[in-house]
Amino acid sequence: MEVANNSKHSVFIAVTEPFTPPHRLSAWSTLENHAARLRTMRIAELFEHDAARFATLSFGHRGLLLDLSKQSIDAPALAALIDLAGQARLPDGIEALFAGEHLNFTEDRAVLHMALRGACAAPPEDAATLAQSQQRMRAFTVALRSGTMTGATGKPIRLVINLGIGGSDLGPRMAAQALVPTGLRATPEVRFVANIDRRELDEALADADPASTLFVVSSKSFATAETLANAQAARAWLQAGLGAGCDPALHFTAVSNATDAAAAFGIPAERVFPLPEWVGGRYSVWSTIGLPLMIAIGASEFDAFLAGARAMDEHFRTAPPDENLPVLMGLAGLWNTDFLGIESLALLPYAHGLRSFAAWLQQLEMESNGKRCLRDGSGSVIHTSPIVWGGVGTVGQHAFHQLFYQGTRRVALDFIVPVAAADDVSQRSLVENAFAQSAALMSGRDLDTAFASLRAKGLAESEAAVLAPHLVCPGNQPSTTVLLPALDAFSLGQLMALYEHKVFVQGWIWGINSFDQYGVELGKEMARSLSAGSGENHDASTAGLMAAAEAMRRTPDRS
Ligand SMILES: O=P(O)(O)OC[C@H]1O[C@](O)(CO)[C@@H](O)[C@@H]1O
Repeated sequence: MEVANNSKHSVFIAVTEPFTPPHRLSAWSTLENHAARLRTMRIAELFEHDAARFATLSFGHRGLLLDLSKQSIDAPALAALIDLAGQARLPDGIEALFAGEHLNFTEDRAVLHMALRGACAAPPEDAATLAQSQQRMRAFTVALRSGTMTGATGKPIRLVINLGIGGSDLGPRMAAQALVPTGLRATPEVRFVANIDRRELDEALADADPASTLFVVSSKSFATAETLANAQAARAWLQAGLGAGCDPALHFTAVSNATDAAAAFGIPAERVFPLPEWVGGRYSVWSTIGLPLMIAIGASEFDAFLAGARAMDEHFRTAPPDENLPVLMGLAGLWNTDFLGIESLALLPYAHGLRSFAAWLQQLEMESNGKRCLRDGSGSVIHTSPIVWGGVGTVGQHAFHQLFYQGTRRVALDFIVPVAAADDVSQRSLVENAFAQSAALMSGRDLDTAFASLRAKGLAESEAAVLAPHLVCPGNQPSTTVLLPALDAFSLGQLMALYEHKVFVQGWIWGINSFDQYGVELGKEMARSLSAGSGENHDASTAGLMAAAEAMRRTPDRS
């Protein structure tokens, strides 16, 4: 691809430039041969053939370690994947991304969240506004954290509630949970409300004092139904709690680039923090959408968070493919999806602080790559984004890990493991548990071993024969382990940027636009049409459900 500076015609470039779907590239058939060979081999066997596998399939970057040695892959297959990336012109894609080419060609936008972390230039026409809004965000944070910002009654603000959804919630919420020190409440405390279900807002307000509460309405578009409904409910709560004569506007700020819509709601322009159009919602935590995070952790920790991501950006842009962590991670995921037929990716962070990591990644991966239309308008004949889900270790070990052990599916697993300092006993136990799980899920337990363990417990031969098959665990579940030195701002920034770029690598090779979300837009249109009461235009099931719900509202029949 020829890299054009902020081309205004990238739709045409994307459509007319030669594009070959990945399954037509010659590396694809080579990979199919490798897959036929590797599908018959267990991961544990791969270690028998290559004792140095951990050393050759583990990759480091600034203290972070990415271990791919427990994937069903070997060096020749990985080399073929790297060939595939070359044939798909991934290096051109990376260069185009950082150069501000309009890779989001369906919306004619650049994709430059890396500019927010200082890893590349913002478009010159936006640079001054960007610097100004970042500066204002810092000043606002300092005023809030120092207790000098007061509400309408003169009381200092002690509680900040972020009202946002999707990318305007998941990133800041996840990162704040991860980085606000254990046992300490941030000053002011920061809470997050996303759901239009009033219960979430009510919970956040349960012990709140209107006079010392500030709402951040985080909505790039200032048009998202859930966020606006919560903002209106918050305003009503403030009006009732502050009393006559007090201006609720002093208890609101907005992060949005729809300043007119924010002003119409009652938030004046000087209390609105804009963000550039080239920052997509799911990539926006680095922008002013990160305001609640900055308030929770302070500006210098936020800088460390940006620095971690910037370090990963620089690595992604410059490291050769066979040392490049996002490239390798992306290729390993593509291998699982398209060559091993694995449909889901379970995220297993071994840290309570990362309890919302899977939710953040779900949006990042599934909203970015849950698509089928290729750059040339044709439909993908291979699978794209896996189904991403997960939950924290060790909690999941006592619940859904059962399916990994004895279910009928192969599931790809990502263990995210902060190691922490030597004297951190509880973290040591988490680390050991993570390693035990990935090892047991790789090796499994065969029938002979199950039999032997039952005999050793003193069971009669006939009893052991009945029970042993129920103890068999096939193992061979492929996993990636990411080790972080600690769950700190730098490492979290690195980790999130690693996943962002992984998603780019996969989307680029699959040939889809990872940066639009026309699918979710269809759901929004349907919701608008339902709430406008046009049920008669819907399918018979939906019309029936609407009628049943209406009848239930009037007279619930519990007989
Ligand atoms: O910040 P906004 O405009 O309220 O959008 C919130 C979220 O809604 C979406 O547009 C999808 O509905 C996401 O992409 C975005 O992160």
